[in-house]
Amino acid sequence: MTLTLYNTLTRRQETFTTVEPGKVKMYYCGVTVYDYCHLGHARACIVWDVVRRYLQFSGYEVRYIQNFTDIDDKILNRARQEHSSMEAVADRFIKAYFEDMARLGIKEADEYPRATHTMNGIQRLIHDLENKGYAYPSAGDVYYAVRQFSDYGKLSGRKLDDLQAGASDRVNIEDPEYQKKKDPFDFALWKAAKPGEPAWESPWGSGRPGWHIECSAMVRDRLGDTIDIHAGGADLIFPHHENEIAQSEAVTGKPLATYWLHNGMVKVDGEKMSKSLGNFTTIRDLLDRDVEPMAVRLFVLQAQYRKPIDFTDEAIAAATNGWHTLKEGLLFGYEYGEKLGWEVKNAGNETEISPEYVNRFREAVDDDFNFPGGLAIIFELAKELRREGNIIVHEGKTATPAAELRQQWQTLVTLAGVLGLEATKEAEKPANNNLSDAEIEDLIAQRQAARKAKNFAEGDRIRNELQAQGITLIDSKDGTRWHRG
Ligand SMILES: Nc1ncnc2c1ncn2[C@@H]1O[C@H](COP(=O)(O)OP(=O)(O)OP(=O)(O)O)[C@@H](O)[C@H]1O
Ligand SMILES: [Zn+2]
Repeated sequence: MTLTLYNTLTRRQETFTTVEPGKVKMYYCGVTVYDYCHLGHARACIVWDVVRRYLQFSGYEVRYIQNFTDIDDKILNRARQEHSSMEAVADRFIKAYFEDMARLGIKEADEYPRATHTMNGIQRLIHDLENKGYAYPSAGDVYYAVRQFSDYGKLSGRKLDDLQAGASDRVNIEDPEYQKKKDPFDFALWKAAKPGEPAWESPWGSGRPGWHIECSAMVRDRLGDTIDIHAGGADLIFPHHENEIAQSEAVTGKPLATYWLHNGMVKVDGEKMSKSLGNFTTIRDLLDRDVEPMAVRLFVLQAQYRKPIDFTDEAIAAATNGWHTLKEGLLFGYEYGEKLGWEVKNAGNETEISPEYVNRFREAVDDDFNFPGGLAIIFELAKELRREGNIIVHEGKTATPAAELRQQWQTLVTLAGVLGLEATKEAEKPANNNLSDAEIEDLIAQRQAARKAKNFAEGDRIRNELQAQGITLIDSKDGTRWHRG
């Protein structure tokens, strides 16, 4: 079986081969941390999480790096509004990121580099670019000279002359940044410090890095000159990824990545869901409205990963229905296994799974990560098991031999697990809680009072009591949030 992928760089679907046999180096451009993550971020994180899981399932050793952009004007603006610091804002939203993604069942990356922790690597790259004639200082800033890089535009398919012609009536020659550049499409690698803003010392004076150079530096520091997969949302193809290529390849003379993969956007009424546009629904708002995390995963995975998807209440309701069907199949073994005389402890035991279904699943997904195709096979198994469950309930027997059902169930659990779709065993679920929202809030207030009085034992007791009732507490600087389940 051969995995083929659509590569934005070549605009073709290509056979997947890695630089080092059996190993995949993968980098995903993560979030700028100045707000809670929305469903667009959820889509990107779910898609790349599943790509990573699928590559592992296919036998690759995957090293997966995702960055946090923690230097940015938008973070600074938020810090000003809140009379806090860029670092404090970034820390708060990084913490929130981990909480939200854990709820969606996203596996943690191998490393999460941050721009503020990569300052040496960033300065080394700028220095190399300057030495090779690709960068020039100008009034405390340093710019990349796009005209020097003959391949500029190869990822996005844009040509500098066309870009220039298209932008000529929008150029503001009064703009001080414009005046510092040799070419309007040159972009900042380093920006001179402005009063009151965080700044780092550098050979070009005190200042901070531009956004694009961070990723080039982080990829090089953590993964080396050429990686196998560079991933991100389609909104990043131009200019961000184009600029990453220009920076990295000018220095190393080698391809930055063999495959450039881009997820489609989550849209609202035809427009990209985005923090800047303010048309977003956060992951936590949606999950706190009792939408099940696995329904969100299904909402994402039911679409081809490169196509745009519309976020609507109907789409989430449909995904929730789908999840309930799948969940019945995933819980089949726990529900009926004992009756059928199985040993059900080792769900997802790969030695017992059906090669026929696995082959069909791989054949589907190997075609440019066709997750909807893979899901169709998973649903086939789930529906079959649900039907058998009904027969057991109504007739007290099964239509299919118990051993065969057991294999179907193991196969279902395994393949759904590759897509990160997991159902909790009923027996392991916390007791269904009967506490009202007001009672929960009241207990949280009591816990806060106990902690304030330094009675941490009492605080922990209340937390445990809530936990036993299936209530999860999440503490942050803003207080304690909670959710059921
Ligand atoms: N609506 C969306 N659908 C799918 N992916 C998205 C969406 N919005 C952002 N992403 C992806 O999430 C990652 C982090 O993006 P980023 O932090 O720049 O968010 P953003 O909401 O686009 O921010 P801004 O609104 O400030 O442009 C990127 O890989 C980006 O492509
Ligand atoms: Zn990036």
